[in-house]
Amino acid sequence: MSAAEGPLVVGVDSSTQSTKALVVDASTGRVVASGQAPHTVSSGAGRESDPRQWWDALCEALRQCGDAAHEAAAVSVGGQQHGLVTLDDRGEPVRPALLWNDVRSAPQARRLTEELGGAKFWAERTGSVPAASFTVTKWAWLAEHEPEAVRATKAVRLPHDYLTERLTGQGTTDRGDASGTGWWASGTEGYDEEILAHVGLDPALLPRVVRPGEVAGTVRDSHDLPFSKGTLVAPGTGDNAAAALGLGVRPGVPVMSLGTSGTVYAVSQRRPADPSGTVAGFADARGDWLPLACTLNCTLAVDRVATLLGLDREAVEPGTAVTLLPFLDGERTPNLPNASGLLHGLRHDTTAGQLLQAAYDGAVHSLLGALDLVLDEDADPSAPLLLIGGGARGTAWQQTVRRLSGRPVQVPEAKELVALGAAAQAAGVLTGEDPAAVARRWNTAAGPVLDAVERDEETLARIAGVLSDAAPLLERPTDTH
Ligand SMILES: Nc1ncnc2c1ncn2[C@@H]1O[C@H](COP(=O)(O)OP(=O)(O)O)[C@@H](O)[C@H]1O
Ligand SMILES: O=C(CO)[C@@H](O)[C@H](O)COP(=O)(O)O
Repeated sequence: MSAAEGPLVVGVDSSTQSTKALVVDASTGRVVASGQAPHTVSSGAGRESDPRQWWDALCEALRQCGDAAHEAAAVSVGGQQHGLVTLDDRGEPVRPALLWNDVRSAPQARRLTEELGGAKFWAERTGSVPAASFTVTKWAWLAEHEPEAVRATKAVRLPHDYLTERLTGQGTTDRGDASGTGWWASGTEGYDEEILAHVGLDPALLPRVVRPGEVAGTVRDSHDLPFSKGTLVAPGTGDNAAAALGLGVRPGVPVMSLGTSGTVYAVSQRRPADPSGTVAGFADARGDWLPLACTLNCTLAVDRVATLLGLDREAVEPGTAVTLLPFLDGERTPNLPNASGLLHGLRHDTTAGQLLQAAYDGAVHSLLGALDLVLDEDADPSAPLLLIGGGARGTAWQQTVRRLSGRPVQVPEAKELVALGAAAQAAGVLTGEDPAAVARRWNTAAGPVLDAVERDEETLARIAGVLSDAAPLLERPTDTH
């Protein structure tokens, strides 16, 4: 491998299923080394992970990168959004982190919305109506179910804050990830003392919000760290905001990410405030906004259906009249936290491949229903939809999105856009450049464009009809939730 042209930077993606690290040449965007290590998530009623696993996975991913990681001049961490990390007076986790896809706090989400002025108040104040994913609802759940854990908590962090703090020794976060907590006011860009007081959370337990482009700290002096002492640490951000940086998207360009979560989003210059709660009004990591809708059931749910059917994930067959709502984990978009999977229209001649196609259709329908809502009036309706995340590598995913969206679909060749976005942010703190401009210089969004095909309105209408007719069933809790 030829020598790097510029300084090396490291971008980290600590997402739900694994941590990935890339060592990138800041001049060219060439990936010099990469590593990946998995995490586990609890099953059953909740979704929890021990934050120490994320740190171990980060160290393992960097070990796989070899010496290049130690040569890096700057590093940045992107992480799964919303997770509630509670630390004690020694900086150790009080309990496992409550993750974004843990729906146990749905009653607290409903209650908080009602207690503090309703959906319109929350949308205007924080940009979002809190769903069970939001950190504020998890804190309220913890206060109700484990008050001793709340009493032992001396610091509250998000996943990317936790990892950044282990590198720098300082508690910091950024506006992108802070905007997914439910206690960050999007109008004033600061912590919302009224909301914090309402849920009994002392603002002194929260990290400092580092500005875009500001250095969060430097790697501290410790023998067991995977970087050299003094390496610059960028603010980091949530994984969706990091991917938006990694693609270098301009306002109005639609992105769909297919991973553990499914997301649709676009950068916007207008501060979002959707009182219906479908669109979360996140901040991006630069100074703009990132209206976004998120589903809880995406690649894992469809893979689970494939496994149940004994099929490879690509073994789909067309011509299905079956509707499968793959809400195996409850759902956030549409807001049905108690839902479970639902199958309708099964016949003697339905094939296993058609059932699998129905699972893809159900998962993509939820995301496309929100796509127009995240795009503001300036968005170009004919712009290709950028398809990213692990699922974007799959032909069945690509073809389902193409058929149900009726849009051209562009699949970037770069695989790890969250880690690349973090790397671009790290490069930005070194050179003073805008990270999105760095990513555009690196040409990270380049990839084949699949032409638009006629939108399959019949399938979309059939799924919408089943969703509406089955509403009472989908709102009813099942035994395991
Ligand atoms: N070639 C592929 N085709 C379809 N799906 C894939 C492929 N490779 C990986 N995946 C899916 O991608 C998912 C992981 O995506 P990723 O974006 O890394 O997730 P996360 O960031 O949520 O941890 C896995 O659940 C897997 O089902
Ligand atoms: O909750 C959201 C967005 O609001 C999720 O998108 C999480 O940020 C998890 O991301 P992945 O692990 O699926 O990438």
